[in-house]
Amino acid sequence: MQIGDIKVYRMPLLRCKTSLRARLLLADGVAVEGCGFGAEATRVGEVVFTTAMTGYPESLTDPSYRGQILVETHPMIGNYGVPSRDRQLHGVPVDYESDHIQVEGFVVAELPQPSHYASVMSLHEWLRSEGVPGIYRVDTRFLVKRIREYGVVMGIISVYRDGEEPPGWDELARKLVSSKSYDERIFALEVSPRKPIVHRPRGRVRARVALLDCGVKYGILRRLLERGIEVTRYPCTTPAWQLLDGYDAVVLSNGPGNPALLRSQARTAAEVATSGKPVLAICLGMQLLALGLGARAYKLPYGHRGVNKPVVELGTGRCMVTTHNHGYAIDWDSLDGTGLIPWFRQPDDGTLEGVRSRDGLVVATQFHPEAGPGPWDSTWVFDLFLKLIEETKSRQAV
Ligand SMILES: NC(=O)CC[C@H](N)C(=O)O
Repeated sequence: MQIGDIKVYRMPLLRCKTSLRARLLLADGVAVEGCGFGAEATRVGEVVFTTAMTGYPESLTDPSYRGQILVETHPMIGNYGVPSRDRQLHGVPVDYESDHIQVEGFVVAELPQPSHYASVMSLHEWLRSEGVPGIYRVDTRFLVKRIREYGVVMGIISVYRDGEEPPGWDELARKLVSSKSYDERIFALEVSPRKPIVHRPRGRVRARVALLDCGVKYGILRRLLERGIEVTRYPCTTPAWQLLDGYDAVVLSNGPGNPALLRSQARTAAEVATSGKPVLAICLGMQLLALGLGARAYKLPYGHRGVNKPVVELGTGRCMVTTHNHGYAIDWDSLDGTGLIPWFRQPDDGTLEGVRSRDGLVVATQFHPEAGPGPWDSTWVFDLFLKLIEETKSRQAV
């Protein structure tokens, strides 16, 4: 990686509410100065943006954002503070997608004073307690336009105390150049559990599933548990036979990073998909499934990240507004011979947003039917999954 000529952009009248300052340098040479919040730290990541207007606690804790510096297009972030982890459903936090902030850094235009009855701290305090740097009072519109035009880039963010010597742009550039690019790092193993974790629903258990956890969002657990599905989360390195042993069905989770680096996981996904048991695959899960069955993945220029993305169901023409968080996608033209057929399409850029097997037992979405954050238009995908499990079980009982 080479850094272009560094050009510094500053907002006029930069007055900060915190005693912190921050710098953000992109690999194309764009350098932005702003106010700092969160932790005094320096982190490298792929710079991406989300168009979600709310749901920052969920986005920040979504394991699929591991390795990325997140820019929010919505101009005010932090208004409702940080909710308590004690609000739970079936033992899983409602407003969090994992136990920790996963992003490398956070970029917002304005950081207002929080005001909400359920807030237990400010965004600044939360990021600080988790060692994550943030920058505000920067022109996020400019950054987003740049990413939309030239694609996602690697970047480095650094927060320092006002009055201290700022980290030099050349020093930041050196650190950035010497870091591995996002596409080459395996992040899924960092967010996957070390040993199995069982989540039991309150009330009657209607089904038991094994979940290959490459960085599952709690939202997926919540949607399964509230349908009476017991979930056992397995490390991302678990072989197929173990996922199939004694379970009614398998879930392949979302997760961070380049799917092409997860070859053994793709093989596992293909094995469970041809086992005759129902399979639900979400985002990275769908990519692994398709890759394992012989399809190809490619990188989108600037990804789909937001809670307002339409998808159209092929065949019915039904349109839903859904949550997306993906930087890679599966090539339509590579589905031949995989046994998978297209299921959903994104009408804005034509991306393949879902596939299923010919017999309908394997269902996979590139978008997030669990939302978290986002609209609930597509939570019926979980109802469909439960129906597939119950039909399969009653067929086997005959
Ligand atoms: N949310 C996800 O599972 C993301 C999948 C994959 N890491 C991508 O960016 O495309």
